[in-house]
Amino acid sequence: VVSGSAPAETAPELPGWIHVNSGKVRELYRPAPDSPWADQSVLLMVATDRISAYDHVLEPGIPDKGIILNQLSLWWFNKLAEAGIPNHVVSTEVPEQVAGRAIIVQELDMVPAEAIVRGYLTGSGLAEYRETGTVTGIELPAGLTDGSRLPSPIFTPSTKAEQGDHDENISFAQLQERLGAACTLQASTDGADLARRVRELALNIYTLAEETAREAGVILADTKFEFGLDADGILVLADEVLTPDSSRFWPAEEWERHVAQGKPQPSFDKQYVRNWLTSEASGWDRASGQVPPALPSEVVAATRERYLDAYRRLTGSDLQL
Ligand SMILES: CCOC(=O)Cn1cc(-c2ncnc(N)c2C#N)cn1
Repeated sequence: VVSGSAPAETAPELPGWIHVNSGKVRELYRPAPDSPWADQSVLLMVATDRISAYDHVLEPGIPDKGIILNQLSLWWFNKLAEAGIPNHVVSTEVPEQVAGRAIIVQELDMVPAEAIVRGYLTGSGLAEYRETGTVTGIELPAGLTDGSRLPSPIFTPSTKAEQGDHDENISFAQLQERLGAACTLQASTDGADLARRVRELALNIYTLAEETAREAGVILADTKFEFGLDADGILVLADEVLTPDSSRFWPAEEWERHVAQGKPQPSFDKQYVRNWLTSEASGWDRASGQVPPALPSEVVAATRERYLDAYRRLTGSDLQL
């Protein structure tokens, strides 16, 4: 079983699949030569139960986190497909060791950048705004604070940093240059035009998702998309979408009060973890660079419940786990 505590270097062996890459909380595989998928351009993406906070992968994992987030991502892929947004999902018929937490996806020519859309100001966007009054070169009105809703959503791309490094926010012009120079993308693709297509698609998807979330009483503050080009040069939505790992979700009912009080917004899913890690009880000194202590079972249980709660509120349905 894919547990949360399996360190990345011991990704589970899966019959018919060969491990190719470990992310903080996900694993990627390609088909084995003897697999029925061998002659197809597909990959298997697995969502583990690992949880990351303050740039550390924490122990233990959160039971079923990977299943809940994978099912939420699939729900969004289907909803967006109904709105005409193509995605990379090929099949959910995956090895039983990763049932519910993995998808088989079409192998794409990945756009080498994170397509980030922000409807609210916080995190690295707020830090940049406080320095320069802009975010990735986009002018914003004066007087905004942590959690402020932006006049309209903004596209603020970043680089895809190597393991352990931080993604770096880049301007739209820099993105156009990077995509123009990206040798991995199809020669026929004009980088400046591709950047415009990525921005338009990312903003459209965010707007759809933000409205859906808000109807469920959840604020989608910002989110990170990844896109790839298929063999016909179509821009396809890839990676995971609109999960608490790729997005900031806030409970709508508390947002106004926290902004008014100048308080940071509570994370829908990681607030219990953050509160405990930064409390005396954990004995952890974040500034020390030490590895954080293991989470107590009640924090693990409460966090699992928050993931289930997010799934129920956003999709309006329950998950049978
Ligand atoms: C181990 C965790 O890292 C990743 O999964 C990121 N990643 C995605 C790809 C990818 N590559 C080709 N086609 C795709 N459809 C995808 C997707 N999604 C590669 N790395």
